[in-house]
Amino acid sequence: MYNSEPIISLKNVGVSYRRRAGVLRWNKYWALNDITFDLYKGETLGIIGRNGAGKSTLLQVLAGIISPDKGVITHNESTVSLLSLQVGFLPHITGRENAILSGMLLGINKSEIEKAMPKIIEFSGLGEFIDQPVNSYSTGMRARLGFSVANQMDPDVILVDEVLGVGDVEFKKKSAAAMREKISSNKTVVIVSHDEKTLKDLCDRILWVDRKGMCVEGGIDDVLISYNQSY
Ligand SMILES: Nc1ncnc2c1ncn2[C@@H]1O[C@H](COP(=O)(O)OP(=O)(O)OP(=O)(O)O)[C@@H](O)[C@H]1O
Repeated sequence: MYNSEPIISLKNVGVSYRRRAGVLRWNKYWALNDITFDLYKGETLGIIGRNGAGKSTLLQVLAGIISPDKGVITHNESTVSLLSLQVGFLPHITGRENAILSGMLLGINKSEIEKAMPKIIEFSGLGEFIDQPVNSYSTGMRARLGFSVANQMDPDVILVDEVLGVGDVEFKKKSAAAMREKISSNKTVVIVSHDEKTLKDLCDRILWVDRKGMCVEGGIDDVLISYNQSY
């Protein structure tokens, strides 16, 4: 797998946010610092890190939602489509409209998405909530919609942000089964999770993102041992 060209490469990527430091004073806060790694076609990469380590920020960089403030991200295939789950939805429009928008951002035309809509609604279990604005959804409902769109739209790279940990038991089972199917069909998947079992079950390797800007990449067992020892 790693003999092939990376599908996405990050080199010394950093992202900063503006933070209030007093009256009319702002600081730069580096949420990600010096992240370097390659994502290869067909692999399943797990991302771990403590709360606030920058995992969601990293997914947003991979999704193209935010641009790095330093370093370089290269998408080596022009056809790469990324769909992140809990990020990217517009809160004031409905689930249905967001599903259409997400699909269109992936380059799929509106009528095709509308054709897939019954399956999206069925998989998500949202029922009539699909026509309510997303800002009325719980985190779990948003994740279910995101997962269902990703599942139908079939982007080349799927970003999964803790979605396997949300929802009821039935949805967890359904989404885990769908993920396994994608992984075995050679999709490129990036999973953020705090759950070691999920990572061990699904991933080929793990990237540990640390608040200090450290970023360790390697085999699942090795990285998880170092991660646990760091506590
Ligand atoms: N829009 C923003 N403005 C300012 N600071 C932000 C913003 N988004 C995130 N941050 C800060 O950047 C840091 C990284 O946040 P991020 O959400 O990427 O971490 P995370 O690893 O996904 O956390 P968690 O595991 O808690 O979900 C945090 O300290 C957070 O407070």
